[in-house]
Amino acid sequence: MNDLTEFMVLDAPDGRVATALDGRGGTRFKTEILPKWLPLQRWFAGKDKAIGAVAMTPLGDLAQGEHQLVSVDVTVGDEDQSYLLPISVRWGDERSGASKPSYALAGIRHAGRAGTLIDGAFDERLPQLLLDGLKENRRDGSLRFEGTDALRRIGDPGNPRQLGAEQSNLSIAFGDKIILKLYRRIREGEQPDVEVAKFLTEVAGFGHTPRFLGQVAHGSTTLAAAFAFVANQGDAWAGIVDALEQEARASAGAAQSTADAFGFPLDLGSILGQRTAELHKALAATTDDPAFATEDLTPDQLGTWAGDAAAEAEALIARLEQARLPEDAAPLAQTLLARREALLSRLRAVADLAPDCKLSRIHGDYHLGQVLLAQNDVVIIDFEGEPARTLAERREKSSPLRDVAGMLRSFDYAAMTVIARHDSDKAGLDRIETWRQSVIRDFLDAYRLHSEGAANLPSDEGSRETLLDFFLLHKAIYEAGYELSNRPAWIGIPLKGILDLLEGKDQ
Ligand SMILES: Nc1ncnc2c1ncn2[C@@H]1O[C@H](COP(=O)(O)OP(=O)(O)O)[C@@H](O)[C@H]1O
Ligand SMILES: O=P(O)(O)O[C@H]1O[C@H](CO)[C@@H](O[C@H]2O[C@H](CO)[C@@H](O)[C@H](O)[C@H]2O)[C@H](O)[C@H]1O
Repeated sequence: MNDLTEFMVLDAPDGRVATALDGRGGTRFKTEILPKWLPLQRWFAGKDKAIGAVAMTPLGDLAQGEHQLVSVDVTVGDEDQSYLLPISVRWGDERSGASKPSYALAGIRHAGRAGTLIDGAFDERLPQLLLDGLKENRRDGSLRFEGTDALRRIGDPGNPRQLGAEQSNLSIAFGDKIILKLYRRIREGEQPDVEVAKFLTEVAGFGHTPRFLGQVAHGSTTLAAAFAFVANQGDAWAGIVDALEQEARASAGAAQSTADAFGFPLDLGSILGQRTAELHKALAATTDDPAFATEDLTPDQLGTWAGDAAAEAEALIARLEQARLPEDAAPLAQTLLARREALLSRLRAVADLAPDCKLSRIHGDYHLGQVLLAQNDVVIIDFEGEPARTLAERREKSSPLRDVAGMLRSFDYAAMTVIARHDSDKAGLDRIETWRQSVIRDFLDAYRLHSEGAANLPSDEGSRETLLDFFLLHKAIYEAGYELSNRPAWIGIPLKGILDLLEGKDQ
């Protein structure tokens, strides 16, 4: 795609993106450009599978056709996936030397002018257009802009800037006031990120998540949403990995690991445990809204959880049997394949439990990257749920212990990532392991204390532990599938996690 010779130039009879992508030009764009461009994108979930047919559904035009929002509908393996692709035109040639920027999709020609069609994520005008639409509650063709009064009260929030590229979605900050999030993977139906943020901030009064400010929708599909910006020192994943690396370096060469206490953010276990418990209590708040009203945990539900987790484990095993894995991960996969039956029977055992508790909405994809460090506190973001699941699955009531499991797995990921990056000596490794154990202990102690009496958690300790154990295994299985599809180099972390859990190593 960086080769100048492949730079296709499309004719646009009236200068609009939509007409450049009509007819023969659009066919070539779909068949020759997108199949090569999509797998290069961080957010494309299917890098391990063959791309079949690619279609484009126009969602709406903005600014007299200078931008078009398109749904790219692609068959990936045996699955149909849709992605939001804003396409913008920039008049003037973007090419320099023998290459072009990775966001340049094709050339465009109109009335003697040359321009470039780019991934609108990199266009500096598009965010402002979307924000203006929200403020004015505009309707633009089939695009619906729904802004809240809180958004309109903000006035001029400042200039837009794109936040880090290593994300599933596209997030744009306006000054220190607003975050606009464009959902890359789009699915028809209520977007849990919007629904949960609204419930928490407008109904349950949970103060540790950003306020919902509005959404851009097409039919029942949310394309983008706005939230209050939270001043932060970065997400907890980045903060912890950096701090752990410093710990590993400082311990290197020491005769033994130091017993010093950990400073912020490494000591965040207690505050994160507390905020997580408060979040779960807020999600169990009494309400008439059927999307949030709690439900009983029934034996049938336990059977469904056990069956689903076992089916996912079998699917993972089948993929591992076929996959070419990195050198460090291949022996782990072999061990796991040999322990297949132990894994399946551990998962199926959850069907025999009889905990007395309710189910509620949960975060659904809870990990350190979903937590912003704000002063010495934390703010919880991103209620989209696990990206590989359908919206209906993500909106199901479940057990908050799934979130607890997600966070514990994340502590393990952080420790393993630092160990893998550094040739830590014994003292360094001990220090990281000390951190892993202490953060888990602090998190669980604070969670227990602050979730006292929560209707959506089992009251007896034994059921809590067995359920948590099950969710830890299920999460690690999900992660292994996620890594195979998105970051095969990381697969060793969840594989080791599954094996450790089977061995009974605490997490
Ligand atoms: N309300 C917010 N205030 C400040 N920064 C935010 C906010 N929401 C998200 N961010 C920034 O955007 C990043 C990605 O947000 P997130 O909702 O997790 O998107 P994704 O689903 O792409 O991971 C976060 O790690 C954070 O840096
Ligand atoms: O943040 P997303 O909603 O896109 O979540 C997906 O991607 C995450 C990785 O970016 C993935 O999280 C896994 O890796 C994290 C480290 O990068 C680690 O902290 C998490 O514990 C681990 O699950 C997440 O599973 C996936 O749904």
